Amino acid sequence: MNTKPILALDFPSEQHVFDFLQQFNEPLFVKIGMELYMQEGPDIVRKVKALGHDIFLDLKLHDIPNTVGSAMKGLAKLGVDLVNVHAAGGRPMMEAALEGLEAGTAVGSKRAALIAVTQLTSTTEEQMQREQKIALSLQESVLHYASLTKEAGLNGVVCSVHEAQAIADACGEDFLRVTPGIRLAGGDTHDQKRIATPDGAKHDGSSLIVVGRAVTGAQNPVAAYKQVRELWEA
Ligand SMILES: O=c1ccn([C@@H]2O[C@H](COP(=O)(O)O)[C@@H](O)[C@H]2O)c(=O)[nH]1
Repeated sequence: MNTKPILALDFPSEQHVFDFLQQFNEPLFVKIGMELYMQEGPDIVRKVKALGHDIFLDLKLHDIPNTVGSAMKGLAKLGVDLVNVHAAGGRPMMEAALEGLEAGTAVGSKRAALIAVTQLTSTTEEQMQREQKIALSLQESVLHYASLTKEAGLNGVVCSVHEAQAIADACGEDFLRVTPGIRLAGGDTHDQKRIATPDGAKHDGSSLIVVGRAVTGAQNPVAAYKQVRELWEA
């Protein structure tokens, strides 16, 4: 899998995306999430893919197994590289997602890697315990979801950098740890709670990093992306 930093295209319209992407003269690994997909629908995926970029379709499916399996079968037809569900949906839901993804992948095409969100990087331990009534540490909860995800046969998880190494130790190096919440040193943390720098992520066991506003909100996005990439690849 492409290991470039995954750039989150959290924009309100197709035009914003194209204006942003035309600044870059190279194929990127980009993430299309709910904001853009809800505005533009599956066509935005086809159009960004046609520009030659690899795509993480970050829709975080979470519903009953039958619904998620069918939805994943449809998403598979878009030919993206990485897709996800919420691990909190449970093992049968994750297994259905995998079945749907396999069933929807065209013969001769590579199936997208399927990963599951553990605890969002915007969640603190205190908030998780109080709101979700989970009587574990955040690290234990994330590790539990990672093990469940592995048992369901998926390829990895979304977690913060803080849990990445423990997941690699428990689930194996090949099990993906995709980590959002990436910020350049001293940058605005926005709504993220479990954050790390690109070099911290590399050092602490991330397989792939996801970076959005630190690049999209920078005065010079190309320079900010270059800085993230250099720190990640150093
Ligand atoms: O736990 C999660 C899961 C997904 N995300 C997504 O990643 C990006 C992060 O954007 P930033 O601007 O770098 O904060 C965003 O699209 C989220 O939906 C996450 O942050 N945490």
